[in-house]
Amino acid sequence: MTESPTPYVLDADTMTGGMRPIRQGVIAIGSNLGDRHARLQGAVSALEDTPEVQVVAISSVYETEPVGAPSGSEKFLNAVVLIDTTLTVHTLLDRALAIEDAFGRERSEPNAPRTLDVDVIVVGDRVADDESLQLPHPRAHERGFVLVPWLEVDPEGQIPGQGFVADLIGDIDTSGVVKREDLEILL
Ligand SMILES: Nc1ncnc2c1ncn2[C@@H]1O[C@H](COP(=O)(O)OP(=O)(O)OP(=O)(O)O)[C@@H](O)[C@H]1O
Ligand SMILES: Nc1nc2c(c(=O)[nH]1)N=C(CO)CN2
Repeated sequence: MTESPTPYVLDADTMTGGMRPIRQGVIAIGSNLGDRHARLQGAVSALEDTPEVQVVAISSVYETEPVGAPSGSEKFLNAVVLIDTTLTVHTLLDRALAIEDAFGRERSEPNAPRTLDVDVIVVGDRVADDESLQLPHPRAHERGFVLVPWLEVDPEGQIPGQGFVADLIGDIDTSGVVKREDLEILL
């Protein structure tokens, strides 16, 4: 009989000898400004280059109608990335924000056009609600631009407290979420 590896690593942050579990995370990326596809590709490459993050799956690229954005806003390209990570959720958020900054995002008004948006949707069953981080992402369950690409790469996906992605999709209008067969994000 073969022994499967224990999914724990030594906790290098605290040096306590504690162990942090490997958790599966879901990251949503979006862009509606400039070279949208190049920015999504750059975000995935930057995630993969992050120590303690391993990209497990990348969805197709979807072109999506802007949600909650001023009328006349450009369409977004969106995708979802599944990762395995041993990072703490706050360190993962810091990395997501650093990747946004690296691609020149300027924070102006809410829902302003963005070169790159990197949202942490879920990390295993972790729940957070503080000034910097809310987990699960509080609006993910009603966003077709998150749920449609997520279902593609993770048919069993679920949002703690909300339910299965496959069921949540049934409650929303996904007509504004269209797969771009001509585009692909590579690892
Ligand atoms: N799960 C999360 N993922 C990403 N950012 C989060 C999360 N929870 C809280 N935040 C906070 O939200 C801030 C980013 O807000 P931002 O301006 O990107 O919102 P948005 O992307 O326009 O809208 P939305 O939050 O609805 O996607 C970050 O500074 C971060 O601290
Ligand atoms: N289609 C689409 N709409 C949005 C998006 C997005 O990524 N795609 N992101 C938002 C804020 O995070 C607000 N609206």
